[in-house]
Amino acid sequence: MNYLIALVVIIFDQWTKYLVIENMAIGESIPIIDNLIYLTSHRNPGAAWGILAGQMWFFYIITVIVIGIIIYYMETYSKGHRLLGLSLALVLGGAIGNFIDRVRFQEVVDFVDVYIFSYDYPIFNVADSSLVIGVILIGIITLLEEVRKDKKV
Ligand SMILES: CCC[C@@H]1OC(=O)[C@@H](C)C[C@H](C)CCCCC(=O)CCC[C@@H](CC)/C=C/C=C(\COC)CC[C@@H](O)[C@@H](O)C[C@H](O)CNC1=O
Repeated sequence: MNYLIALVVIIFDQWTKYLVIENMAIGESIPIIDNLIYLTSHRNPGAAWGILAGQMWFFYIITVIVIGIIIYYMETYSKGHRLLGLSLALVLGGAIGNFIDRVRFQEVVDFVDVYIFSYDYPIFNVADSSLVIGVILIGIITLLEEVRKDKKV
């Protein structure tokens, strides 16, 4: 079931990136909500904020490690823990989504351009969103488990 969620994330990520590649020139920006959300066709050869641009082998290795860890946790800890399974699936889908871009183009397609209090947040994509939501959810679950353990003591 969780692998299905990851697959849906990957398909939605790749479909949105395909639409951006097919319909927008790089650098082209379409306002969705003025001063808030824009669709901007962007490419990033690096990770968040463009760090380590071009270091594809590093990204391949890190991503394969991330995918390995996620699958291990999905097979061991997420049995019977639905929210953890969902969170891991979101991270898995996001990691694979960007991995596909890196293998195909040696860069990642980004298009979600938001301005948070007039700060132009780095342009990201569906895979990034899925990764960040998954990571945050795992953090919350881990925190709640700790609190529950402390209460039992
Ligand atoms: C989301 C992780 C980035 C994603 O990692 C991946 O692929 C993983 C699976 C593989 C990486 C090689 C390893 C992770 C490096 C860690 C990292 O980077 C620190 C992240 C912190 C995080 C706090 C939680 C910020 C988040 C930022 C952004 C996303 O905000 C929604 C801005 C995204 C834009 O800079 C956009 O251009 C990025 C481009 O799409 C390529 N994306 C990646 O490299």
